Formats: sequence, C-alpha cells, structure tokens
Amino acid sequence: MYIVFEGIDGAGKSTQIQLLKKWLEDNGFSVETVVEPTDSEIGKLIRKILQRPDAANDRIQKTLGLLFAADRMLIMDKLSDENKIILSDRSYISSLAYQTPANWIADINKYAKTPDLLLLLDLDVNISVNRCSGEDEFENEGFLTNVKDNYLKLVENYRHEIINANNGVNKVSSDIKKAVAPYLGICPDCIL
Ligand SMILES: Nc1ncnc2c1ncn2[C@@H]1O[C@H](COP(=O)(O)OP(=O)(O)O)[C@@H](O)[C@H]1O
Ligand SMILES: Cc1cn([C@H]2C[C@H](O)[C@@H](COP(=O)(O)OP(=O)(O)O)O2)c(=O)[nH]c1=O
Repeated sequence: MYIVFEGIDGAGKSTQIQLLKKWLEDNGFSVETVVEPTDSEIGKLIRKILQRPDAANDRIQKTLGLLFAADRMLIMDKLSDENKIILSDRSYISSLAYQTPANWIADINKYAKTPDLLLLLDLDVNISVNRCSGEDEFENEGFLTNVKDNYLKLVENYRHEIINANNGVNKVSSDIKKAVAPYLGICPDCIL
C-alpha cells in the first residue's frame, strides 16, 4: 500500500512518517519510507537549485518540474511493493501543488504512481514560515498560501484524509493513526 504524506513546507511530514512507521511496525506491518526529492544525483541537483535566489522564477520552476518528474521515476518500482506499506514524504502531487501549468505537470508525471491513500497535513501558512529555515526561496507566505490552496483542491481527486497539522505532535500522530487504521483493518477505537 502506497501512502503519501503531503503538505506545505514544515507541515510535519518527516516527523509524522517516523511515528506512523513505528506504530505500523508495532502492529506487525512491514514498512518502507521514501522521500522526494530523493538522494539521487537528480535529487541533489534539485536541492542545489532550490537554494538559488531565482528558484521561484517561472523558467527555473519549469526546470524543477522536469527534474522532480525525472527524480521520482528512479523510485517508481519501489512504490509498487505489495508486501510492504510504503510511506512517502511527498509525491507527484507536490509538483501539481507547487509547479505550473497543471496540465503540463500532469503530463510529464503521467507514469508516476497514484497514492492508495493521500494524507494532507494541513498547516497554517504563518506557522510554516515560522518553522522553516528560509533556505528555499519557496518558503514565503504568498507562495505557500497559493500552494496550500492548491492542495485543498487537489486532494479531492484522490482517496484522502485531511489532518489538522496545527496541533501538537502527539495529537497529529493520533489523528493520522485513526485516519489510516480503517484502510489497514485496524480498529480505530483500539488506538490510544
Ligand atoms: N505538530 C508539531 N508541532 C510543533 N512543531 C512541529 C510539529 N511537527 C513538526 N514540528 C517541527 O517543525 C519542523 C518541521 O517538521 P518536519 O517534520 O521536518 O516537517 P516537513 O517534513 O513537513 O518539512 C521541525 O523542527 C519539527 O520538529
Ligand atoms: C517533491 C516536490 C517538492 N517541491 C518543493 C517543496 C519544498 O519547498 C522543496 C523541498 O522539499 P522538502 O525537502 O520536502 O521540503 P519540506 O521538508 O520543507 O517540505 O521542494 C516541489 O516544488 N515540487 C515537488 O514535486
């Protein structure tokens, strides 16, 4: 099962993936985590470009869109392992939320795997900006407000759960477990 965590920068994706991984393993599941951008040569190039002062420039954005699409093709086979639960920190849905135009982004990602379950960690933009280091040129209120709005529209196209990411770590973790449990045959009421 391919479960994708999405959300704006600093929403808590990495933190929550580690907590969910442990809980699922404690419940007997085999779990693997992946992250986009990956640690491949393409992923490393992406992270370098993200730190450029002109990273939000339209032409650079389109370059990033192509690089993100190429980077995720490198892990595509890993996402289809039916014997494991794959928890992914981001997916091609990030490209649909951050890059434009949507039809071109959808086209260059047409071979990307669709999540079996999309968890949107919905965070207030002002909290995101306060949490982020500001390394990436994306991490500004105007840009992230637009991304957040995009996510809230995009999720309707997928089996999804929206998680309030403004709460404390443990409350967010508990809400994620309750949201995921029914999809895995775990009784939600048995969750602390
Ligand atoms: N629920 C939360 N409340 C307060 N701080 C949080 C919460 N979740 C994560 N953080 C902190 O916010 C920062 C970003 O968290 P992280 O999991 O890296 O987010 P993402 O992977 O979405 O960028 C980290 O410093 C983390 O400790
Ligand atoms: C995967 C992906 C990430 N991004 C952006 C989101 C982040 O601003 C940046 C790096 O991703 P990431 O390291 O996940 O940032 P964060 O942990 O703060 O969420 O790349 C895209 O614009 N498109 C994409 O397809």
